[in-house]
Amino acid sequence: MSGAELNGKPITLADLRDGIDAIDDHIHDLLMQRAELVEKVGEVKGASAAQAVYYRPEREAQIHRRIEARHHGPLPIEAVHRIYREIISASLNMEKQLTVAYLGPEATFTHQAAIKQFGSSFHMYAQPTIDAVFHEVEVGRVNFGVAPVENSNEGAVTHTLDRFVDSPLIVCGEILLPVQHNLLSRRDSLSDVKRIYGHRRALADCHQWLDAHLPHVERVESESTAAAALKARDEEGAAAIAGEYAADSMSLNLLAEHIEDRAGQENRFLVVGRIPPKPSGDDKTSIMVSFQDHPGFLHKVLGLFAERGINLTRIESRPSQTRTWDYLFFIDCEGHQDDPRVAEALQALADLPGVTEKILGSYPKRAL
Ligand SMILES: O=C(O)C(=O)C[C@]1(C(=O)O)C=C[C@@H](O)C=C1
Repeated sequence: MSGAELNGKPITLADLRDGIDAIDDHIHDLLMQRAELVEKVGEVKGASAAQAVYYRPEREAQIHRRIEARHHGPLPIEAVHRIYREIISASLNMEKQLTVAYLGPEATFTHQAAIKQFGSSFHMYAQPTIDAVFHEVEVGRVNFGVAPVENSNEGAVTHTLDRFVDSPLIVCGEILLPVQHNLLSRRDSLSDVKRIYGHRRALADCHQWLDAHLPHVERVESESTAAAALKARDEEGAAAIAGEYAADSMSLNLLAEHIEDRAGQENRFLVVGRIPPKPSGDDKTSIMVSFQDHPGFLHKVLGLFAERGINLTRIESRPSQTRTWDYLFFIDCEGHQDDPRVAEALQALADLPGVTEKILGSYPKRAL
């Protein structure tokens, strides 16, 4: 068997590990040098403003994009993003301890999304409802909130949009998470599974796989992914459909990965807060618009963006609950509200007779 060689001599495991030790020393020194610079950034921020802004999502997005653009080598870019996410999270924690409320319970996809956005150095608090997530931020008990907004397993999308109608909070970030369903259990064989728990949507997303692999096993709906995972942890012979994160946090075995019938689906979450992010160079703006219906009006609204070459990434209509918001549309467009073209379109929209416009926020497009 031929192994690795250097200058014609075989390299031993000990040689390779010596090389890794030397690199680890180097990485460690560089991490400390970076941390010293971040400490100084914290001091500059603290000295320069009465209300210092420590969390800078636009800067974080730029760091991730810059690293992705120069990326090469064997480690996958997703792994590199995760490492940088943790470096930045720990760095920010040296400047200021910040807090996040998310739609719980623990180990839901929303929890996973919050960790993807903020890393593990933030203090995170699970909330029972989307309303509670907003409320915690509104009363100032936490700095940020994370709630699902699109295609979520927790089925609460419209609550998040509706909650913006009367809230002073803004959108300051978006998080995308690939939908990945796994079968988790305390046991380690499919043949031991006597009952499968899952959220209604998760059971539906995986029904072909379940029909093919476990056709005779009872399926039981759970209130949330996390509730299903708890059943798998506590009930003999139970398995749950849940994310990887639930497997880690509840010490369950991954009996099968990627059991979803349709690949490539993503859940989208919003970060809500009070401090507007600055332009990052690749941003989105979310707005809420209401108007009294008359023929061709929506066409006119959309035309204001089209005329200026602004791409709309999403438009969602909601039945309004009050007279002011007769017909309610949630629109996401590309660009930051400080970009002249976007600013002009938003102004033209606000100037249309009978229109009420609320800018929900501009924020970096997902960077990881
Ligand atoms: O550049 C800043 O403003 C920093 O505080 C530094 C840093 C980083 O670690 O690079 C940390 C937190 C911010 O959210 C963005 C970036």
